[in-house]
Formats: sequence, structure tokens, C-alpha cells
Amino acid sequence: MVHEADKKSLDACLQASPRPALNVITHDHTTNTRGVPPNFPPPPDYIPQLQSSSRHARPRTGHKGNTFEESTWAPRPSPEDVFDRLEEFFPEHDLDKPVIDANSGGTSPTTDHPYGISHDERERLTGVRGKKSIRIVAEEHKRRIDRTSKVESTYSSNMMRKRSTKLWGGRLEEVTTSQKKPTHAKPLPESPSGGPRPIFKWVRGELIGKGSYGRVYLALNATTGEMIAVKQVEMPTTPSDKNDSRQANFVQALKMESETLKDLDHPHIVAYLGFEETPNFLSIFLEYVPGGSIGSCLRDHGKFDEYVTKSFTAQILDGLAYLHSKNIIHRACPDNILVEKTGICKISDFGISKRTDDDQGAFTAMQGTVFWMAPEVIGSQKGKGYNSKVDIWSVGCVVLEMWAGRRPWPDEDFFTVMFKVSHHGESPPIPSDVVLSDLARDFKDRCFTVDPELRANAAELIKHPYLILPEGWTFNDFK
Ligand SMILES: Nc1ncnc2c1ncn2[C@@H]1O[C@H](COP(=O)(O)OP(=O)(O)OP(=O)(O)O)[C@@H](O)[C@H]1O
Repeated sequence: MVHEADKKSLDACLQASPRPALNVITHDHTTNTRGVPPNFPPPPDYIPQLQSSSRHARPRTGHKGNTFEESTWAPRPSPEDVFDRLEEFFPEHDLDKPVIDANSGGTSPTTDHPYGISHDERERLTGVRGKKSIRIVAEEHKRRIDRTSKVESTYSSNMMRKRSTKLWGGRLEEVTTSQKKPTHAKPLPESPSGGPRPIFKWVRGELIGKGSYGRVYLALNATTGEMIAVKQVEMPTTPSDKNDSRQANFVQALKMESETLKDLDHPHIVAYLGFEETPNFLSIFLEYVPGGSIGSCLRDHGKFDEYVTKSFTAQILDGLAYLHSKNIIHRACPDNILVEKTGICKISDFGISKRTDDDQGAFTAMQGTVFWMAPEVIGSQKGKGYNSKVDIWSVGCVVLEMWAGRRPWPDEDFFTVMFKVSHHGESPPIPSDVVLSDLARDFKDRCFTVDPELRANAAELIKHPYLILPEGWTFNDFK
């Protein structure tokens, strides 16, 4: 790929001003030296079985087309599409059953007549006073977002930040319209003012993804009508579950993810909305990001247009700079960066793969992510001996993947990559069909500097001239 625009902007930059200094002063001293790490595994006699539940661990083809597992999940449609096809995404529910308090939500139930039948009329017919159905709540919200988007399209670009309603400070209650009885969350203490806590009702919809420890469902905030995502793990209930350390680790991982996310607030980090614990499930509620991940978009569309690549890279670096300022390492990989249909990237997944103390779990998680890993991570012992610079190497790998349309090291297996990266400090090769401009090459080299002390940090890299976009450029599609 020849980046002609880069050439021009390099010339312009060299003439107009000196290139921004990217000399790095680091304060981290914990990186270990390269060489064969003490925990480096022996050459394989066999390739271990990958956990089928882990998206990271499933075989990646690196080209278009979804795996079977992915194709069995619901897609990530826009909220507007979900509102139009509620039955498809909430198939287990009676959408017309009045189950939600009518005085919740934003619009008056008596003034909205989504199906040519007033709410008062519906109450008269159903005999249930003061309750709304899921469909009515969703319809009310859809009309609100239709009105808002009309105003937005008049005044602004599609890069405006939308915020989902936070669910904390209240009692969460899952709405079930099926036969099964709802399980109630642990009662929360009274509100600080002593009054009763507001109740947030929510409805679980279709499975949209599985991580190495949790399942992610589309859900509806039944109080406001907003689409949200809920990530759940099952609580151990039977004695054998309780003795199963893996299950305990999953619960722990989701609690840690919740702890990490709850204090974060950034346009390029998926927003955390709340947390619920019932006897059966632990759930965290997240802003719903329609569209899929960078990984799934690459599998669907092939390599990205150069400006899309630059825009996504700048957004990822912006999110990472924020995380690093809070001492959080993410270990970016394309499946953990969600993309809204408007081209806004959101870093997600703050879970087990970064924190596990379960060696087997860590090893399995590593198998999937090793292609994006910095040398010092591969050689480390349980997360020790490296710092936020590992994310910069991973960004280099994600950028390379956007250039090439294939994962880094497409022709190599896990163990070979481990050896090449950790032992020789090799960075992923640039495929022959990818031709880089000088600026792109410089950007890549700064990501793939082997010594983390000398590797650029996120705040510096975001100023790199490679990332400059033409004035007025906006995201329309991946090509
Ligand atoms: N807030 C969200 N909105 C929409 N889809 C999401 C959201 N969060 C996660 N997903 C999707 O659900 C799937 C599982 O995500 P999850 O974060 O559990 O794990 P993961 O990214 O697959 O990785 P890991 O194995 O490290 O947990 C992913 O495919 C992701 O695209």
C-alpha cells in the first residue's frame, strides 16, 4: 500500500516545522533483559488444545469470513435496527406484557401512541394499571433518539459522544416475561439520604459474544429504553462448582474488570454502567457498542483504507494514553477494540488475560494473544517486569494488521512467534503487498523498538505526523 498522502505530509512537516521530538524519558525500571526467559516452554511435541470458549484462543484465519462460533452469535446491530426488530433480539420475552412501571423512563406513557393505541387504552384492555411493556419503553426511546439524531445531523458531525445512563445508586432488577422466576440481586444499602433507592429494570436479549470467561448479551435498560451490553459469569452454586478454581477465577476476573472499569471515563474506553450480583449470575453492564471489533471488521472487510487506519490508531492511542495515566495496561489486540458504526473506537475487555494467577488460564490466553505481544511480556513471569510500553508494541501489531488485513505473523505458529519475539526481539514482518511510506515506517519502528525504555509512549506517539488526517476527513466506511 503506497501512502501517497504520507509523502506529502512528510515533506510538509519537514519544511514547516521540525518533526515532533519522540525522544522518550521513561521512569520504569522493571523491564527484564531479553534472552531465553526462565519460563520459556520447551519445543512442542504437540499443539495444546485451544479452549473453545475463548475467542482469543480459537484459530484465526486472518482473512475474511467468520468462524462457525461467531456466526452462531447475534450480530452487533445498531440500536435503531434492534428497536425495529425487537423480536429477533429479545426472542425469549413477551414484548407486549406490561411489566415496567409506567412512571419510569423519560416520556409520558399517556401521550405516546406507538401502535395507534394509547397507553390508557392499553391499560384498559390489559387490565394492568401503571405498567408499560418492553415494546412501549423501547418505542419511546427510539422516538427520543430519532429526534436527537435529527438535531445532531443539523448541528454536528457523527463524532459526538453519546453517553449511556449509569445504573449505579439504584437497585437492579432483571425483567423476565417468560415463565422463569426472576432472581433478585443482593439488596443494596439504603441511599445516603435514607430514602429508597431507585430501581433500574433491565431485560437480557441475545448472546452477542463470548470471552475467555464471560458471555456478553445485548440488553435493554427497561427504565430508559437504551440498548446496553451485559457481560455475565455464572456464580458457582453446586458444591462441585464451588470447588472448581476455574469458575472462581472467572467470577474474580469479572469483579476485577468491574473494579478497573468503574473509575474510567473516556470517549475511547467502553463505558461501565453498573454491576449486579444475584445467586446465579454476576453481571457488569456496559455501554453497547454496535458494529463489532477491529478484528471482526478486518475479517469482514479486509484491510482498511489508510485514513481509517490512521483515525483508528489515533483513537486507540488516545484511549491508551488515558489508561496509562491511570497505571492500567491493556495489551491491545484487534478483537478488544470495538468500533461503532460511526468509526469511533472503544477499548474494551479489561479481564482475566491480564491478571490471571491461574497458570493454565494465563497460558491459554497467551496462545491467542502472543502475536500482538511485546518481547518483554513473553519473557515475563506472571505480569511482572514490564510496563505500559507493552501496549505500544501491541499498537504496532494492530496497525500492521490494519495495513495488511491479516494478523501479525500470519505464517507462523504460537511457539515460533514466542521464540522469535522473545529470544531474537524480532518484530512481525511486513507482508510483501504492503508498501510503507517513510512516515508509516518511522511510526512502525517507534512501536517496535525492542528496548521498552526507548520505545515511544502513547502520548508521544499520538503526535506522530503519520497520523495526520486531511482536514475535514470523516469516517464513512472501511474502504
Ligand atoms: N460493550 C459491548 N458492546 C458490544 N459488544 C461487546 C461489548 N463488550 C464485548 N462485546 C463483544 O463480546 C465478545 C466478548 O467480549 P469479552 O470482552 O467478554 O471478551 P473478549 O474480548 O472476547 O476477550 P477475553 O477472552 O480476553 O475476555 C467480543 O466479541 C466483543 O466484541
